[in-house]
Amino acid sequence: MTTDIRNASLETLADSEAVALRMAELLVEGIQAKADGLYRVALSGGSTPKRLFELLASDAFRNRVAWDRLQVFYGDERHVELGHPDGNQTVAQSVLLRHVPIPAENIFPIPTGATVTADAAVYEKALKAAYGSDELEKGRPLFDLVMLGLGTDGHTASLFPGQPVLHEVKAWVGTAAPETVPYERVTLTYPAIASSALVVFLVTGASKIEMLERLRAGDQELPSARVTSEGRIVILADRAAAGA
Ligand SMILES: O=C1O[C@H](COP(=O)(O)O)[C@@H](O)[C@H](O)[C@H]1O
Repeated sequence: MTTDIRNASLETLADSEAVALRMAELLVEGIQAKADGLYRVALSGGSTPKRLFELLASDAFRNRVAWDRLQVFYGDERHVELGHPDGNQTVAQSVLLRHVPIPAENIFPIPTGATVTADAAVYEKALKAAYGSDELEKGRPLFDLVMLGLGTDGHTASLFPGQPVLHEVKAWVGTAAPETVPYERVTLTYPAIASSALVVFLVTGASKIEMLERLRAGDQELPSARVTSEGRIVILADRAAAGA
């Protein structure tokens, strides 16, 4: 079974705080439900997940997560040096990962020290090693959870409009060099995102109203609307984004 965006379920929540709380609960429940194994999550970047990271690092959540069973990946990264303030990994590290007892070997960074193509290849190799195969197998998802955002131009991860990586059907990781935003990017491809038990879009704020409407309608002009999953797709939106 393949789920596309038109089969996604929408949860409209009061505000961005409620969206972050719901995402935190989904993550905790997912890890608890998979009591016997590792739980692989791809974190989204951008501004929206920051509050989620704060919540997961807080007293309310930190002790509810089996950190030793969580493997953390990234959906995309700006090709900037480690620790750069615009790096998605910088935010995840500084707001979440450095405050919780996650083993260092459970974090799978996107390298940014070589060329963007070479770094993408290294990240893909790490993903394949963690998965235990070079080929994605149906029924054995690469990710238990892929978190995604929604850009005001319809991008998600670093799948930007017009980028050749949108046509990638085999590689798990690709690159992008959008002219509309700073920095080259390393990104998961559609096939890698599709190998997931659950994809959750986090969409907050009135600036996302139009894109959320088009996403839900499955407008294939939007890179985000071409995301599929072999599991479920859930959209967590606040009232402002849902225009409710
Ligand atoms: O999935 C993603 O979406 C965002 C959009 O981010 P936001 O700042 O509007 O929350 C993107 O730029 C990010 O890197 C990505 O992982």
